[in-house]
Amino acid sequence: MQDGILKSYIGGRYIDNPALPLADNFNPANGELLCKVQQAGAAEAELAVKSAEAGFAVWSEMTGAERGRIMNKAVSILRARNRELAELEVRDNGKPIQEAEVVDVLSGADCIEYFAGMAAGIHGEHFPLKGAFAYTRREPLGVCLGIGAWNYPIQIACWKSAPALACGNAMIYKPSGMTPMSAALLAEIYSEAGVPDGVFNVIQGSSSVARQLIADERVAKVSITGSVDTGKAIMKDAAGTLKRVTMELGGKSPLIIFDDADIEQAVSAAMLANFYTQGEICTNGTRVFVARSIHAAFMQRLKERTTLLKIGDPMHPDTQVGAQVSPSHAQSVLKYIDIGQSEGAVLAAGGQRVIVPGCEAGWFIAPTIFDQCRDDMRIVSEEIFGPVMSVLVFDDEAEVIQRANATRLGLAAGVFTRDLARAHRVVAKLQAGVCWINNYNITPIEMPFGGYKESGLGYENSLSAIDCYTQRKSVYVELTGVASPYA
Ligand SMILES: NC(=O)c1ccc[n+]([C@@H]2O[C@H](COP(=O)([O-])OP(=O)(O)OC[C@H]3O[C@@H](n4cnc5c(N)ncnc54)[C@H](O)[C@@H]3O)[C@@H](O)[C@H]2O)c1
Ligand SMILES: C[N+](C)(C)CC=O
Repeated sequence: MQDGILKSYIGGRYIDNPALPLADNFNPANGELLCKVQQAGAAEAELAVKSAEAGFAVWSEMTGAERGRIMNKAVSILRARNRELAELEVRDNGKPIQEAEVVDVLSGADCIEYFAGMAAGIHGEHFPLKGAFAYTRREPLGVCLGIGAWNYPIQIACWKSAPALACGNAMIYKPSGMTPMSAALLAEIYSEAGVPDGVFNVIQGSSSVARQLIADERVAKVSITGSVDTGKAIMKDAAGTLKRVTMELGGKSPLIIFDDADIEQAVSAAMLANFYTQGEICTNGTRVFVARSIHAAFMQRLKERTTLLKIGDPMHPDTQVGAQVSPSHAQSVLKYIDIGQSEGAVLAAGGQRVIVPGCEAGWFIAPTIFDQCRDDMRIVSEEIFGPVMSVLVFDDEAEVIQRANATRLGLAAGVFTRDLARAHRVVAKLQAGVCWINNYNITPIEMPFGGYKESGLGYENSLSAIDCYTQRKSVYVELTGVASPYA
């Protein structure tokens, strides 16, 4: 960034085009102008594709071990600069520093480290045949496009770029316009680590520049983290060139608490599943189903502990609930809180904007709990993406499974019970890509991450992501000659 203006990072350097329109980027906690961002257009998109093609030609010729060694240098730099990058993320997104310092950058670094270690082991298979054999080569796809959401900006950029680069691809990454800063620093760090120019490019701009890249036949794949509606629009656009797609989309996930659960643990999980990152997490367990016999005890502890949460300046080390990412997003969350009340849900905690001294321009929302919710309420069926929990009561296992699955979404689910047989029986029936037993929102890199139904397509993390960034070439090798039926 120069003179407060953030530009696209293409071919290993920032590309200046003073003719481009500028978008303001604010700190959501206090309204401070962080930078202006040059909104890339057709010329930058073209340059990004050409640079990525050139980067791909060099990177894909390296061995996996060579790529992994370079990626591991980026891991060291990320870890060494954790505090600085975490602070940047807090200013861009509004989340508490006590979260960003232990999750955002470090989980991104963990992901790069995991795939760096895997790069040398990406290979095909051998098939012995009669008088012949066959083998497969696992080849990179080429130029991949990554599109990010604003809630975990650097983590999402790492989750997409790490498997892509380990497999030998080049990437053009478009961060959300709301949180454009950390992806640019990630690009600088990859360059400093020795990733060749053009292998990881960051294009700054709106959905229109992303759409131009999706339409481009030289781009082999698009991986999007965003809302379901955006995923559907991208899938339509990607169909024009039959691009491969990975989609990490929205959720309205159930957290089921059975009558034998440890109530204190279940309350901890319900709070983490709704109030971490001020509720702006795709996997959040926003439909909390509680067994009728423990409902009163659960609600009592939930309310007591929720009122203790510290809402405040995200940069303060004690703050546990930061600012919503933008005024318009906060207003959408507050609208849902109004809808919940008009639908007849009982407001058990929160429900209002909180003015934080020193951060008066920020939009902070008190962690909100609705009790006595019904499945047909909009607050129960629509993704809010803010600190709003809906509590629902259930009577038996079959009923709660049916209600948990009664949605077009299927990103995640949680089950709390001391009965192991019940836990596995219920999880087997839940229509969700990621399930937790006696915990919530834990996403180790070793575990595939992806949604069922309209929550997604394909996987991030784990060995599964390698499949999403490679293609197999089957090679048949004749050893005994052509058996020709022709004269
Ligand atoms: N499943 C996951 O891993 C995951 C993680 C984080 C967020 N999310 C979801 O993301 C949503 C919140 O993030 P958001 O508001 O940034 O989402 P969004 O869908 O509005 O935007 C996501 C990205 O897509 C781009 N975009 C929007 N329309 C586009 C189009 N037609 N073509 C190409 N690009 C387009 C945006 O510029 C942005 O970079 C929530 O629904 C949340 O559940 C999912
Ligand atoms: C944070 N993350 C990407 C694991 C889940 C979605 O917000």
